[in-house]
Amino acid sequence: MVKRFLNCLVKNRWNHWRKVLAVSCRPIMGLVALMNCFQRSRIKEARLLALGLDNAGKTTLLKCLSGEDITNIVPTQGFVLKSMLRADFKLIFWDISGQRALRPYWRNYFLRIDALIYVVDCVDRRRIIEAGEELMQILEEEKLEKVPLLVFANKQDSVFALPANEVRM
Ligand SMILES: Nc1nc2c(ncn2[C@@H]2O[C@H](COP(=O)(O)OP(=O)(O)OP(=O)(O)O)[C@@H](O)[C@H]2O)c(=O)[nH]1
Ligand SMILES: [Mg+2]
Repeated sequence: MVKRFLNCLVKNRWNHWRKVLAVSCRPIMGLVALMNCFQRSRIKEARLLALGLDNAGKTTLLKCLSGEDITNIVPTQGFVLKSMLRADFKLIFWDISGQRALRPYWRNYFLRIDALIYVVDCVDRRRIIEAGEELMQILEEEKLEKVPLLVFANKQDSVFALPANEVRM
């Protein structure tokens, strides 16, 4: 599934068929592969937006990717901008708070985004529907029409997690 996501991203076929893909707990491999694809397509910078409900694991995921300590993660207040440089390639991540009161501001970040990563907390089954509803709402935004989407089924390390292949819209 990650391969299909990457292929679509590189070939820019999102006009014709837009797929929502759920992936399991291998963020680093998936995103490094994504970065490699950008590199092959000679794009030198990519802006990625991380969204999802509060406590979904967005900040943890991004900290993992940048090799930071994840022992003391606190809820994001507003947003955090993180950039990672690999060789001559720059990845810019927007990590936005998922708190309910701040979700109406998500749309302020939709402009000039190259990919959207929607993180789902698969342990919090009570809020899976809410997570899906929020995603449906943002997908209606015109600015995101051609933006590739990766739905990341997080917390698969927990025995209580909803399996990634059961995460559906
Ligand atoms: N078991 C498990 N816990 C995780 C995982 N990813 C994140 N967490 C935990 O989930 C909690 C919330 O993580 P955050 O990264 O702060 O979540 P967030 O989506 O950034 O939340 P907001 O900033 O409030 O929107 C933390 O206690 C993390 O340690 C994971 O893959 N597995
Ligand atoms: Mg956060």
